[in-house]
Amino acid sequence: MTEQQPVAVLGGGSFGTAVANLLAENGVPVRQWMRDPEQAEAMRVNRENPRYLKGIRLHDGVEPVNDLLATLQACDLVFVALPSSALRSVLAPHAELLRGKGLVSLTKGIEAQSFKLMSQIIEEIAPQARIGVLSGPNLAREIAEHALTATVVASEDEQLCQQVQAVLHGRTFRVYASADRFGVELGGALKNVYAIIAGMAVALGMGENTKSMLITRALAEMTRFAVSQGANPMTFLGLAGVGDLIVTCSSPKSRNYQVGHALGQGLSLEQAVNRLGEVAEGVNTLKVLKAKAQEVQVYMPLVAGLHAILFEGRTLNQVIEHLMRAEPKTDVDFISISGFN
Ligand SMILES: NC(=O)c1ccc[n+]([C@@H]2O[C@H](COP(=O)([O-])OP(=O)(O)OC[C@H]3O[C@@H](n4cnc5c(N)ncnc54)[C@H](O)[C@@H]3O)[C@@H](O)[C@H]2O)c1
Ligand SMILES: O=P(O)(O)OC[C@H](O)CO
Repeated sequence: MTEQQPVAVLGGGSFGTAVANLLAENGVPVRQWMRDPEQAEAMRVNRENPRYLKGIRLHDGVEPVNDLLATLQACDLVFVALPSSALRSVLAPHAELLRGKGLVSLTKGIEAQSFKLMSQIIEEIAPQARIGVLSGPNLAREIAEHALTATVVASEDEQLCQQVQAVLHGRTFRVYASADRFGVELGGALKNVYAIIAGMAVALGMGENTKSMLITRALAEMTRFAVSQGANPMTFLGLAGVGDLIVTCSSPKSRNYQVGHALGQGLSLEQAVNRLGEVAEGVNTLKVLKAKAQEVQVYMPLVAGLHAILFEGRTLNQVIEHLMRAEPKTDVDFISISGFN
């Protein structure tokens, strides 16, 4: 019998570890690459990732490694679970080696200078690679604890979608396919900003009406922006759009929500981010999204309001007053676009 080829997961954080375990539970040998040799050695010996996923046993089929070159040489399918700030610098030196490989980004962020999504960066680095993204309502800890979960793999490459479904689909993890890579990836990046606002609202004791208004208006706002960038609005009605928005805006397990909650308790942004000690992509996304919305003239009052509080010295009360008293609008944008208002 021939030995099964290993699959790579890049990233030693909570999501990389949760996905590595899922793959291994399906009988797939996994090389989980992380930059810190000490972390890799400790995980190899102790079978746990105590900093990022405490209390979850690392499956025997996961081999924590720290040699990236050897990992990429050994694996044709690679899941990338790095912070958005690190993805380019980790992959770029190995561009030649990525030719023809299946590269699936799990990272939900936007590059600051270029406004590129992670799969667009991968495409720039390795145009000959087969590229996809995985996104949806996917809190790492819940996946690791086998809560019933669904996600979306999106790629123009149907075979890649099927390959990802084959290795990840399981008893507790259901993988839907989509051809809209851009929409799926954009949804995952944008929702992080609204999770910060939702966490803040909860810390401030706001009611259920407020939370519902926030989530619904966030969906309208992110869809409006996505359409301006050429995305399909229907994708935002799926798991990677409204699905991910709901979980991230409702769960104290979300790191973006936690940052917002800490801000609502009166911590500064720096204090909130330091206390978290993990990646909260929404903070950087907020900055680049505010600038982009201004550049392309898309109305994003929630993004502008949070930006005003965090970076322009406005008080929360000033922003709330401004948002609530703003010019009345129609409910669903696409109704007015069709001329029914
Ligand atoms: N955790 C989740 O629930 C979840 C779910 C879906 C998607 N994601 C996305 O996955 C991505 C990774 O998040 P995470 O939750 O695993 O983060 P995390 O905070 O748990 O861990 C980040 C990991 O990246 C490593 N890292 C940081 N800089 C690096 C660099 N320059 N080179 C190599 N490694 C580096 C850290 O050492 C750490 O191991 C994010 O974009 C996040 O939005 C996370
Ligand atoms: O913990 P967060 O806020 O990065 O969110 C995790 C996932 O993106 C939820 O789907």
